[in-house]
Amino acid sequence: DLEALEHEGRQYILQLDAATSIRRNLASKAEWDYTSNITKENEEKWIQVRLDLSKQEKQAWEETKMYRWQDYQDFSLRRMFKKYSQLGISALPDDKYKILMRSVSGMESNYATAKVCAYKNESKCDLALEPDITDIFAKSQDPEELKHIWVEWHKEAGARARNNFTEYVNLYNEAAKLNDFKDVAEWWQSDYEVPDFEEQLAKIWEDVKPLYQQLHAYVRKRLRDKYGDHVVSAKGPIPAHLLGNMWAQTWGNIESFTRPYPDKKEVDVTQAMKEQNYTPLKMFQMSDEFFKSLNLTAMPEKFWQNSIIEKPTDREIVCHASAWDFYDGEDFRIKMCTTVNREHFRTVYHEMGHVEYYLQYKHQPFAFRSGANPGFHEAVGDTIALSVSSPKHLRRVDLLEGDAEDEQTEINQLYKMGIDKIVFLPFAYTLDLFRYGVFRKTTTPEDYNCHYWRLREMLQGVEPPVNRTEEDFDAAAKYHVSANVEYARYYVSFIIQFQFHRALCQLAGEYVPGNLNKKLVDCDIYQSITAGNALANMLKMGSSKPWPDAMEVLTGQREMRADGLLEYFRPLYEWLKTENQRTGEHIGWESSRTQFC
Ligand SMILES: C=C(C[SeH])C(=O)N1CCC[C@H]1C(=O)O
Ligand SMILES: [Zn+2]
Repeated sequence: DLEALEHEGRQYILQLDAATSIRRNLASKAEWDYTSNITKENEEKWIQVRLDLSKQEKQAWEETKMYRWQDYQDFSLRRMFKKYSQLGISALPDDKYKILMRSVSGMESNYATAKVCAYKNESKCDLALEPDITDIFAKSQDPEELKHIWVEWHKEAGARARNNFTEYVNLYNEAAKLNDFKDVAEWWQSDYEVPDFEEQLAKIWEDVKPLYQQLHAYVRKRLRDKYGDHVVSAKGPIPAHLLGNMWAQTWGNIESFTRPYPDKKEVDVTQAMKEQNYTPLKMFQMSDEFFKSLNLTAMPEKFWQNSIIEKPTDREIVCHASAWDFYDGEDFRIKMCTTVNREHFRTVYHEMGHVEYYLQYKHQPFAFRSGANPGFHEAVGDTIALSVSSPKHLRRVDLLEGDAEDEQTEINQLYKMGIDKIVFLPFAYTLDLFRYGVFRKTTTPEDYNCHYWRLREMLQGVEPPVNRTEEDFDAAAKYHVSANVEYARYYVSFIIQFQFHRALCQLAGEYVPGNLNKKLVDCDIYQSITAGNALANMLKMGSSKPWPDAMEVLTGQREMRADGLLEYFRPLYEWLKTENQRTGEHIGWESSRTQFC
């Protein structure tokens, strides 16, 4: 009878789940060994482990087909079977599987080891993305130097990846079809378990766009004031190399000369950290302390033993920050080439947020040890970091001295948060709209670069510093395109983190709507056990339920909505509209594109 069959199915899937976590522990170790010591030998070892794994997964997948799990009564059991009924890229035959693995590891190692020559010093050609190129983009205010580094990086890390990328697209799409998806775009979107995911992304962009356009117009004016109108036009897109970041995805590094009230003291956390002899380890210990103050789980012993938190000097590694779950309940790591500055201070919280999620759901079966959706995983650390970057918290930890807020410092603070959080949204939206088009073949290799820049101009209002052709492939100059990491997760994260932050601040008694002494911008949930327990209750669920159930546990909402972000930045939006009217600045941008695709 059905009862007995369901019991049999439960026995089967639980043993499969235990076996899978052991297999994935081996795969994670092989991938860790490769990405923390990039050699041909370690690449081959990693590919061999993945190949063995895919054989075992294929066999298990055949077995699951013998169970009529769709008829089971138990929701969780059905959900586990559903996860195991999707084989993934292991559905490819061995030879194609290997080629796909090699095309991705080829792009990723190219990105991780790419070097460029210094400006006006052709003999110094060992500049790496971290820390050298990142430092130049954070500090240089010489448009010619920034242009040189931008062009060289996009040649080394972007153009050189074009052939591997084209091969990856074809094989990855083949794997998608073997998993009953039309293409990879549909496969990626299936992780969000809603039928209208792309429409939701578009709706959120419509809600945020007016705020972004006001901020874009203000920044363009301040850059034109500084560099002159032969470098920055009055009505066109902003040249992408002047925004303090290689991909113009966050503009925090140009705050010092663009903030609304320059005579107000600058909140320079980097300077304070350097003066207080901060080390990467101290940054990690401070972050761990914040999580413990919320009654969340401390980083375990193996975390401090096995993590790599500084760039080694004796080998090449993938420096892009990452957090690792080894699926054995005790081995969790971060790999990061940490430098002591504001951006990395935030990244430490971001990465430790991933590990906290791993720790909170480690009791779940393997099948449910992931975020409620990929955006949740990216939002945990950033939500905590919203409290950390409040002036109140920075004063608490002696990274900011001086008086409480007045209206002008509050606008400066919201501006500082806005050039990180608001400007990121059109960038993130572009990256996966571009790749959806590539996987759907509406963007073909002949149009890769033209379509990429058409989207970046249309959504972000930025343009390349020099003309681009199809000899280039600028999308791959961004880590996630070269490393095959889906990016809509960050777009989702930058929206829902404000819904999470607002809920946590209310629980902590730090935010009371309408009460001018309990403003959202001043909220710091540090040491709030109430807020921490509510967050933990959501994180413990992992992916055992659809994400609206998880979001409801913490926020009472069941939808991803821009209302949290718009409420947080409302005072800045009002100020920007007034300021742009005062200066008569053109809102939006006209196309400056010479060629059309
Ligand atoms: C820090 C990570 C590792 Se999950 C990252 O890739 N982030 C964090 C925010 C956006 C995105 C990026 O750097 O592009
Ligand atoms: Zn992340």
